[in-house]
Amino acid sequence: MNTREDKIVTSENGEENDKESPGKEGSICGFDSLNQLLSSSLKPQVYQEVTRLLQGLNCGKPLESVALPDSATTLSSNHGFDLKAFSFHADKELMREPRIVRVGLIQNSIALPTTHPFLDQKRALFQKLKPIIEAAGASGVNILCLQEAWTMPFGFCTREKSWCEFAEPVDGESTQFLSGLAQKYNMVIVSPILERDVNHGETIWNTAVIIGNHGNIIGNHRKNHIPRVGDFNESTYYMEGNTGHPVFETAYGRIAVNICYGRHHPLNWMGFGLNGAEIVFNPSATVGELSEPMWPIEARNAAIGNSYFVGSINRIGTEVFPNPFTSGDGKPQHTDFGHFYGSSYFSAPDASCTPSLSRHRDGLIISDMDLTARYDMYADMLAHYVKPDFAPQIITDPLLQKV
Ligand SMILES: NC(=O)NCCC(=O)O
Repeated sequence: MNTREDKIVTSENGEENDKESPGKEGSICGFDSLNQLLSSSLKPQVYQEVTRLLQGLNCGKPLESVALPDSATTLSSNHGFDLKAFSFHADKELMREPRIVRVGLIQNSIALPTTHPFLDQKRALFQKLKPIIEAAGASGVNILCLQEAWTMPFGFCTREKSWCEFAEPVDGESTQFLSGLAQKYNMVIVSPILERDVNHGETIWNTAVIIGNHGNIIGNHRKNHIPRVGDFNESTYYMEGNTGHPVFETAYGRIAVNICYGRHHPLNWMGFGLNGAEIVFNPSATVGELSEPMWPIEARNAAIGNSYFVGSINRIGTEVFPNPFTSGDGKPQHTDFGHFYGSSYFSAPDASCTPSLSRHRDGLIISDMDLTARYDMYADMLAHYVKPDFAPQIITDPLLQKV
């Protein structure tokens, strides 16, 4: 029988590749991303028009790239991860100074095959992430977000109990690891983990821990919407979160976390907006077959509709599990989830967005953004809507004849 190790080789940078097509697992027609496919395939003028339509314009111009310090680019070439940086501009206001914040998102594959001892897998992820986080620090990133359940493979497709071993208390090993880096780089870090609530019967949650720039824990948010679709059998492990739509006031701005599946729910996005979020992160784990056509739309729509910035992150790679599983959907048993397609990117309220990171390579994407004010009229509207005496606000044409 073929084992996972027979099929997968690990390259120098820890990325796992199929022996049959080294380096290209998860590419799109041999290109790293849709953006790269288009830029390589179209004449420059045509490409410019296509990106104007696909990515929008920021203050009437294509989004600008930002140069990063050598210390960051050296880390990226030595450790084999992509590094991209952009700047969203805003029209200058006469009465207020700009509030420019530098934000980073990290996408990555797992570091060791899922068959390795769990502690080794977790520690290898710490080692893999360290230089990427250091590159963010060296680039002056103020707020950094990691991917959903970043300390582990996304084993929730299997419905096996063993993956719960990766769960940690909010102040556990991963928070301690990141807390040192947050302090060192004066950087807020959003760390989505599998949480073990030790005070409540060791209940498991899908949680984002918000670590302040002094290494302190500001708070945590538990995933609001849990998928029950295809192989996403997450409710075997944890249920809908009980933390609402918290917004965390940090040294650099007000942030919130809409974990993965919550991105399909417009009111969920709105909840974070009504509480005053200026940046909402969407750390995710999703596969091409299920969601790729929606990926470039939902976060961008949320940014436009709620007047905040969105940072979308998806993990990369195909994670193969030791025991075949089924998901009650009639499909034959299998051992993997499909391909996690990365493609992390930022969206801005003015409808512009960055190009995405690769579909198959580890990466750090950075963007500068100017945080702007928001409005609160929908809070009143929603409060009114849920009252029993609510009557819809419909103004009828008096000339309409109703029988
Ligand atoms: N992790 C997670 O919630 N995945 C659900 C799949 C999707 O939302 O595309």
